[in-house]
This record gives sequence, structure tokens and C-alpha cells, in this order.
Amino acid sequence: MTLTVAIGGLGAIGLDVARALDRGVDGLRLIAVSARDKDRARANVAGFAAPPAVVDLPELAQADIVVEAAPAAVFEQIAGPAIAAGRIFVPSSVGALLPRMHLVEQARATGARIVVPTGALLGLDAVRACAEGAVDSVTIESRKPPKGLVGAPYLDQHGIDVLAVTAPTVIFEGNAFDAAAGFPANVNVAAALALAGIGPQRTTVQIWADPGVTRNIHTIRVEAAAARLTMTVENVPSEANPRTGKLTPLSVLACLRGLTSTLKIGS
Ligand SMILES: NC(=O)C1=CN([C@@H]2O[C@H](COP(=O)(O)OP(=O)(O)OC[C@H]3O[C@@H](n4cnc5c(N)ncnc54)[C@H](O)[C@@H]3O)[C@@H](O)[C@H]2O)C=CC1
Ligand SMILES: O=C([O-])CC(=O)C(=O)O
Repeated sequence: MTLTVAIGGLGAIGLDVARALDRGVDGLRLIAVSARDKDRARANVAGFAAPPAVVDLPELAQADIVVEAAPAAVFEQIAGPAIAAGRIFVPSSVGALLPRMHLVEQARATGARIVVPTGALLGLDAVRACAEGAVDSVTIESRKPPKGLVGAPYLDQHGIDVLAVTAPTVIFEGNAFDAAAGFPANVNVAAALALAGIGPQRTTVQIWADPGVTRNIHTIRVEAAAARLTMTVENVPSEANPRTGKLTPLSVLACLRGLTSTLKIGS
């Protein structure tokens, strides 16, 4: 059986995933994409073996699987129709899901599924396993080059000029819910971690602006009855969008492959 795929957003994540699907993934066929600039999108897919249709966001819901890879601001325009139509919805802007958990209730009613990829993070299989038992604490420390944090609403609200930072500096400390609201383009990883583990209120987030690093570095620490986890990923920022690590489109692709593969590894 082949499942059709549509992708909302053709930036650092969406275009890489679209290209990979066009090269061929067993059981998956890319049929539609959407982007802010439709002419550019058409040019981007013109050389594809099977160019997908370039459509408006709501029309993505014609596919069996709808991948969201757009700014958080248009999350609902992609998620809403996909979930209403009972599709498999794969979000990248996971932070935008936290204040919209009613979508999970709606998916229950329509038969839709919301499948969150591990994205720029690691180890959500182990965090989910720990969360089947007792968990004391879950924390994430995200360390980024200052330019990878530019534009975050929290920085504007607090008058922080992140590009003026000359030494490693903690610029946010709080829970995952507030982190996702303040840094919608930067800490989707914290949102995914919160959903895998003990929820956005109990998951603690520390964000560092670090002029000494060139990678987006995330360290997770989990204290659970079954295990202690300490895991770090050092993502190479993508050329298309330095806020987004190159691992992210690969993770989305691996997630999509897992939706149809006969052999699936990891929980
Ligand atoms: N889950 C995770 O681990 C990660 C999630 N992300 C998130 O994934 C999302 C996508 O990231 P990137 O690909 O780096 O973004 P990007 O900025 O490179 O690309 C965004 C795409 O969305 C399109 N777009 C914008 N407005 C649109 C509209 N109104 N209608 C249709 N398309 C529209 C743009 O044309 C562009 O193609 C962001 O919200 C980002 O924060 C990023 C990195 C890791
Ligand atoms: O590190 C990355 O690639 C992006 C990131 O933190 C996020 O969006 O959560």
C-alpha cells in the first residue's frame, strides 16, 4: 500500500524532505507542497521526477500524511484541515502544539493521528519508556550561537540584544510551555521532550546564547525510577535556516519511513 504525502513549507526542513521523497521512499508518494512564494515553490520542484502540486495550505489535507514544516504562525492552517480530515499529521513546529492540545482531542474524534518526529533532538524513545514508570525530573539545556536566537519574541519583550552577547549567557530559564511561547522558532525540541515525558509545566528549560559554539547543542537530563539519562546532540545549523539543525529533515524523513516500514526500530 502506498500512502500519499503533502508538505506545508519548503524551507530547511520541507525542501530536503520533499527531495528525499522524490528520490523514492518505499510506500510513500509526494503529491502536494505549499510555500509562501508559490512561484519559487514551483521552481524548486520543477526538476523533480514527479513534481507535486503547489497548493494552498488547507489543500494539503488531501494527502494521507500531512507534514507541517512552516513557521509556527501558520501551524493551525495546516494542522486544522489535516486533523479534521482524519489524516496522519506530522508537525515540525511542535512548540505550537503545546497551547493547542484541543487538536489531540479533535484527532481522537476524527481518527487522525499526530505523530511528532524526534526532530533536532535525540532519545525520545528512552524518555517515553521512562515515562511509563515514575519520573522525578526532566531538563533540557539548549546552547546556540547568538544568531540562531535572533527574532525570538522573548528577547524583544525583555529588551535583550542577543547579538551583543560576548560570553556564554543564560537568556531563559523556565518551563517548556513558556519556553515554546517565548522562542517559537528555537525550542521545538523542548516541546517534543515535554510531550514525550512529564508535560510542559514540569519540564525545565535553560537556553544559552553562546558565541563560542557553532552548533545547536541540546542536552537532556532525566531522573527516573528505571534509569538516569544524560544525552547531548550537537546539530550542524542548516544553510537555509541557521535556527534549524541539519538533523531535523533527516529525522522527519526517518519518521515518515517508520509510518510504512515493515521493520521499525525503536519504540
Ligand atoms: N521539531 C524540531 O526539532 C524542529 C522544528 N523546527 C521548526 O520547524 C518549522 C520549519 O522550520 P524550517 O524549515 O527551518 O523553516 P524555514 O523558515 O526554512 O521554512 C519555512 C517554510 O514555510 C513557508 N511558509 C511561510 N509562510 C507560509 C504560508 N503562509 N503558507 C505556506 N507556506 C509558508 C516558507 O515559504 C518556507 O518554505 C519552524 O517552525 C521551526 O521552528 C525547526 C528545527 C527543529
Ligand atoms: O537545534 C535545532 O536544530 C532547532 C531547535 O532547537 C528547535 O527548533 O527546537
